[in-house]
Amino acid sequence: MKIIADENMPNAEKLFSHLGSVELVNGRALTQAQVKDADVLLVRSVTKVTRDLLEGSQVRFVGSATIGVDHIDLDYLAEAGIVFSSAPGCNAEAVADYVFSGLSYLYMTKKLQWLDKKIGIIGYGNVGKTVYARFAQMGCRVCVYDPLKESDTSSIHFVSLEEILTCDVISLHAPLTRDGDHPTKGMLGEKELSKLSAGVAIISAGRGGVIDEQALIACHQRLEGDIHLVLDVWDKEPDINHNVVSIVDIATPHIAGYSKQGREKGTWMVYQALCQHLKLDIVDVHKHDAISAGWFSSFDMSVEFPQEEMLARCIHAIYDVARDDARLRYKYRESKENNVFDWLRKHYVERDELNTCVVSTQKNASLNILDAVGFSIDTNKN
Ligand SMILES: NC(=O)C1=CN([C@@H]2O[C@H](COP(=O)(O)OP(=O)(O)OC[C@H]3O[C@@H](n4cnc5c(N)ncnc54)[C@H](O)[C@@H]3O)[C@@H](O)[C@H]2O)C=CC1
Ligand SMILES: O=C(O)C(=O)[C@H](O)COP(=O)(O)O
Repeated sequence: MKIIADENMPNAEKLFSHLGSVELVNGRALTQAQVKDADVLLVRSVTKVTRDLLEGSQVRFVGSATIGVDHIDLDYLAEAGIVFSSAPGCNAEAVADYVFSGLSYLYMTKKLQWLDKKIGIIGYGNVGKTVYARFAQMGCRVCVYDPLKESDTSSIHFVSLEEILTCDVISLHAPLTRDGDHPTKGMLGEKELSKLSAGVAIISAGRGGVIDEQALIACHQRLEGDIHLVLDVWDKEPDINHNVVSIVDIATPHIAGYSKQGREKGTWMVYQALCQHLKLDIVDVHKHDAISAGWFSSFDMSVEFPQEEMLARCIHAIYDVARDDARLRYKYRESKENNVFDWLRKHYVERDELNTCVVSTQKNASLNILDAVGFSIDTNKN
């Protein structure tokens, strides 16, 4: 069996080579000729899996080690009888870590106090739910807009998009869609952004294209720069608009989901799906070999700080978004690489999820909030 896998899929050879020959490829540049005699195609979000790519090939299984599936022509795969599997939720914790690292950055650099502010989340899927749960457990005032989920009768505070636009912090976690009753392409356009008030913070870690970038620049001008922007995803990746980069606080190259564990979970989920498709037991590889532990297994928070500062210091000990922003700006300024965006992603400096690290502290109130934001907690030390 021939398996073609994106070279940026961690552990691909380790997991799949007992099933067949594994060839690693540049996913963005993948051609029809390369996949023609493959049986299995394993991709990440940069490969457009369409009729043009697969027609005439012998591919029978496509796996995407990602949450988003906007790069996959699902209708074509169904029509062609090609089995498809993705990795729902694999990096939801990583994206949530990114959101709180971004907010912590805004606190440390601009004194943005967000714990007592009104928080709005767009999209209540695996990521939106994780982010919502963290804010809710911290006692924040949090609401969510998701027209496809609002009939779920639960304790979740669903609101209209208009209400989300009145929030102090808005975190975007909707997929990129162009069809249906609630397409998200350009959903935050001129009309919506004109409703934002000065001082608002927007975190965009879903898909580029959900925010209209020209409208965002206009909004930034209208608010005379009094808006906080943390952007991980961009319209027209990998060719990002540097006029947008220049107005944002944090600019990162679509890496919100790039925790070591999140990326490994993506490969692991696709591996399990392929084994199931092939009716094979998962005998050769075990989960604990496929998903790494963190670099820092624990630390003790011994000094007392105001809550947002305490959170920022702990979160940034594990992951500080500023490092990814600095790297992006430096590389675009200094590098001779043709494709800086993809280079940054391919050479990403590994980071762990907050949950890989056990925090201990004498303060009960701090423990609760550190638990809420995603750390593991050592209760024995209290
Ligand atoms: N920046 C990054 O590295 C990453 C980005 N993503 C992106 O984040 C998106 C969300 O991830 P998940 O929560 O795991 O996906 P999911 O599929 O579990 O949930 C998406 C949610 O968005 C909702 N939604 C659909 N249209 C909407 C609209 N018009 N307004 C508001 N909500 C709407 C859906 O009802 C669903 O509840 C993914 O589709 C992917 O594109 C995911 C992982 C990493
Ligand atoms: O899971 C998703 O959806 C994502 O956006 C991925 O984390 C993006 O990573 P790549 O698939 O582009 O490497």
